[in-house]
Amino acid sequence: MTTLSQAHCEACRAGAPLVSDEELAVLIKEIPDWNIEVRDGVMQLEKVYLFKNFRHALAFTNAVGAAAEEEGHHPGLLTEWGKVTVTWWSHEAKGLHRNDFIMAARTDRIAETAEGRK
Ligand SMILES: C[C@H](O)[C@H](O)[C@H]1CNC2=NC(N)=NC(=O)C2=N1
Repeated sequence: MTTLSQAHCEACRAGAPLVSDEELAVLIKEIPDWNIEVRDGVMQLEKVYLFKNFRHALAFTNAVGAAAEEEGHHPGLLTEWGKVTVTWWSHEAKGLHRNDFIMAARTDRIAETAEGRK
C-alpha cells in the first residue's frame, strides 16, 4: 500500500469530492500533529514548524513550495523568523480533499530532513 506521503495528487477542480467525515477520521490519524481549522466555512489542515532562524525557515518554505509545484497543489505558507505555518486545503473545492492529506504528509517528510529544526 502506498503511504500517504508517497501518493500523488489528482488535478484540483471545483466540485471535486471533499473527504467525508469517516475518511477525515481515518486520514487525520496519518498526520497526527496537524490541526483542523475552519476559516470562512472552509476546513483546512494547519501545522507550525519551528526553526533556529529565518534562513532555515525560508529554506524549508522553498522545499515545500517545490513539492507543491511538482504536485500542482499549493499551500498557504507564512514564513517568519524561526517559524513556518503551513496550511493545506483545496481552494477550488473549498474544503479538504485527499490531496491535502497527501501534501500534509509530504510536508512532514520534508521537515524530517530540513536543517535547523527546533
Ligand atoms: C490552475 C491550477 O492548477 C489550479 O488553480 C490549482 C493550483 N493549485 C491548487 N492548490 C490548492 N491547494 N487548491 C487548488 O484548488 C489548486 N488549484
